[in-house]
Amino acid sequence: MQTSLSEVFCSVQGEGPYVGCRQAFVRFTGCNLKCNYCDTPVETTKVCKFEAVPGSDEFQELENPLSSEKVSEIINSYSGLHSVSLTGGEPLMNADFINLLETEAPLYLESNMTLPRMAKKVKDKVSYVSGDVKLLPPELLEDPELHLESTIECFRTLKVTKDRDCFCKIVVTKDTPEDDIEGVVGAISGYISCLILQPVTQKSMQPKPGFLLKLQESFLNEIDTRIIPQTHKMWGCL
Ligand SMILES: C[S@@+](CC[C@H](N)C(=O)[O-])C[C@H]1O[C@@H](n2cnc3c(N)ncnc32)[C@H](O)[C@@H]1O
Ligand SMILES: Nc1nc2[nH]cc(C(=O)O)c2c(=O)[nH]1
Ligand code: SF4
Ligand SMILES: [Mg+2]
Repeated sequence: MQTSLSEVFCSVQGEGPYVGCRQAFVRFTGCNLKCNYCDTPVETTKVCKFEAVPGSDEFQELENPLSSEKVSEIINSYSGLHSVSLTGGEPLMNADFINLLETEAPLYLESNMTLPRMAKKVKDKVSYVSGDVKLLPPELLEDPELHLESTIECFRTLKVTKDRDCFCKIVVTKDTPEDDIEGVVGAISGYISCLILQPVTQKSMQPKPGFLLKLQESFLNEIDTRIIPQTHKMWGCL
C-alpha cells in the first residue's frame, strides 16, 4: 500500500506531556478539517522531504506516493527514538496504511479525533494518542453536533489503557468559549491521562494568561491539567 507524505524528519516532541522526547515525525497530507489557527500546509505534495541527518537542514526528495515498507525503512534509519509521531494533515485518514507500518519504535498518533471509524482501525496499533479537541467557530464545521459526538467516540475508542496512553490537547484562542471547553472536558475526562491547554502560537489570537490559569484551576479536581505552549517553535527546531 502507498500514500503521500509531505515530510519525514527526526526531532523532539514539542507539545504536550512528552515534550523533549526524541521522535521520528511522519507527516501525512490531506485533512478533513480547516482549523482557523492551523500552522501546517496540508495539501498533497509531489515529493516527500526527508531529512536523513537530524538538524542538518539537508533534505532528500522522495517521489510520492511511498510504500509502507519504504516509510518503515526510513523511520528505522533513525536511532534512539522514543516513538514515531504520525501527524499531518490528519493521519487517521490513512488508518490502513498506519496498520502496515513496521517500526522498531512505538507509534504516537497526533489526531484531530473526528474520524471514529478510522480510530477503531488503529486502536491496537498505536501506543500513544495525542488527541485534540477542536473547538472551532460553528461556521467552520459542517455539523457541529456530529463533530462533538465523533470527538467523544474517538476518545472512547482510543482511551488510556495499560498498553496505551491517551491524553487531550485543546488549542485555546482568545475566542474559544469557556462553556464549550468545560462541556467537552466533562465528557472525555474518564478516557484520558491528562489535559493540555495549548495556547495558540500566533500572538494576535492568543488568550490572556489569566483565562488559561482560571480554566486550569477549574479542571484540576477532575483531571491533571497542564498549560504547555508549542516549545519547538521557541528554539526553531522542526
Ligand atoms: C498540525 S496538527 C496535525 C495533527 C492533527 N490534524 C491535529 O490537528 O491534531 C498538530 C498539532 O499542532 C497543533 N497546532 C496547529 N496549529 C497550531 C497553532 N497555531 N498553535 C498551537 N498549536 C497548533 C494542532 O492543534 C495539533 O495538536
Ligand atoms: N517538534 C515538533 N513537535 C511537534 N508536535 C506536534 C507536531 C505536529 O506538527 O504534529 C510537531 C512538530 O511539527 N514538531
Ligand atoms: S485538523 Fe490538524 S492539520 Fe487539519 S486543519 Fe486542524 S490543525 Fe491543521
Ligand atoms: Mg506542527
